[in-house]
Amino acid sequence: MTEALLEVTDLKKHYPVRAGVLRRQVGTVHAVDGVSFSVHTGETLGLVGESGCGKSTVARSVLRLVEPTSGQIRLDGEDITRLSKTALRPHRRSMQIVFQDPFASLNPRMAAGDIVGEPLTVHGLASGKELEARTAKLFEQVGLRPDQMRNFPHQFSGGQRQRICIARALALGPRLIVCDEPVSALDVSIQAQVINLLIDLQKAHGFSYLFIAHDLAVVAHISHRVAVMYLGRIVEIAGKDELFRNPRHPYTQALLASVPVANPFAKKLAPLVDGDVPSPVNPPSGCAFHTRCRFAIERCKTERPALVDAGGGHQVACLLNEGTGRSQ
Ligand SMILES: Nc1ncnc2c1ncn2[C@@H]1O[C@H](COP(=O)(O)OP(=O)(O)OP(=O)(O)O)[C@@H](O)[C@H]1O
Repeated sequence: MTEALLEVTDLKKHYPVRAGVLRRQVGTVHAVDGVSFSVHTGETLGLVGESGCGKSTVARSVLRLVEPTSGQIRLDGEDITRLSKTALRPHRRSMQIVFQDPFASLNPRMAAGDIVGEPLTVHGLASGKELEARTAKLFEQVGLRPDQMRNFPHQFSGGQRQRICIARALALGPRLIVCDEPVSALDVSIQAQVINLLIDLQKAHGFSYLFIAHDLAVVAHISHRVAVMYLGRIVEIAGKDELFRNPRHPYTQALLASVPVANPFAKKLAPLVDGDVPSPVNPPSGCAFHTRCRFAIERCKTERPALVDAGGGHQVACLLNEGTGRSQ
């Protein structure tokens, strides 16, 4: 395995919950509550979990768009967790993000070419004819025609708009691209085209993706490894095929069982999850999943399981997997 490009250790992001006219703090949202993972050069790590489990907060923390409460983020070996905005500037070129909604993330009053070329202008890397030529090349790289540079966002389809966002993310030659649900807002028929574009770009340029999605079929298609999040924590990480064939955490098993059609490896399992996701304001003690887990034992209510290697890089945070492995 190659060097880790991104190394996240025990990342926490807690938001205060305020109420009343005095805006007193009445609680804390444990949006991300001790998350550790790495992304290697040229690798795609899929981050999957239900809405509200903290995926976007991880993405934004990694890029320092929100300030982590604690933990460490290392990019290419350098600790960037507490760097000042100025010191962070060179690293910003190495890390880019593609958001879910391609329409919301594009300025409707700017021509597509100006949107894509803007990072080059802001960083003083190109102007005039060179800027135009580089922008045209970026358009071609994402399957758009250079003559579309003068068009405005509303003149593009949803898939094309996401291509504009990807071209903009490519402009500065990043090493890591964080994709936060990049195809969730697109028609299913268009999703595969955008995913395949991302895969082709990775093959050509060798960059790494932290790819966030709630859709397991999408994650399965693009990821080399997959991390499963539940209520602010990672409960399982493994190589894609290993995770889909041999899910060890009861939550992962339930997630896979809920999409048998999209997941060719899924075993037929009875519904394994009870009730709704608890609030991240007062997450359950011990294993956060114990309130919904059919296999929970008394210890799960009090002991927080660590993410431990179950063999071959397959990590799982489940007391029932200690030692022998399987939870059923
Ligand atoms: N700025 C904020 N202030 C307070 N709470 C927040 C803030 N941002 C996110 N949260 C809360 O943190 C938790 C995690 O949110 P986050 O958006 O990271 O989850 P997610 O898994 O990306 O969900 P989704 O797929 O719906 O975007 C949620 O309970 C959310 O309400």
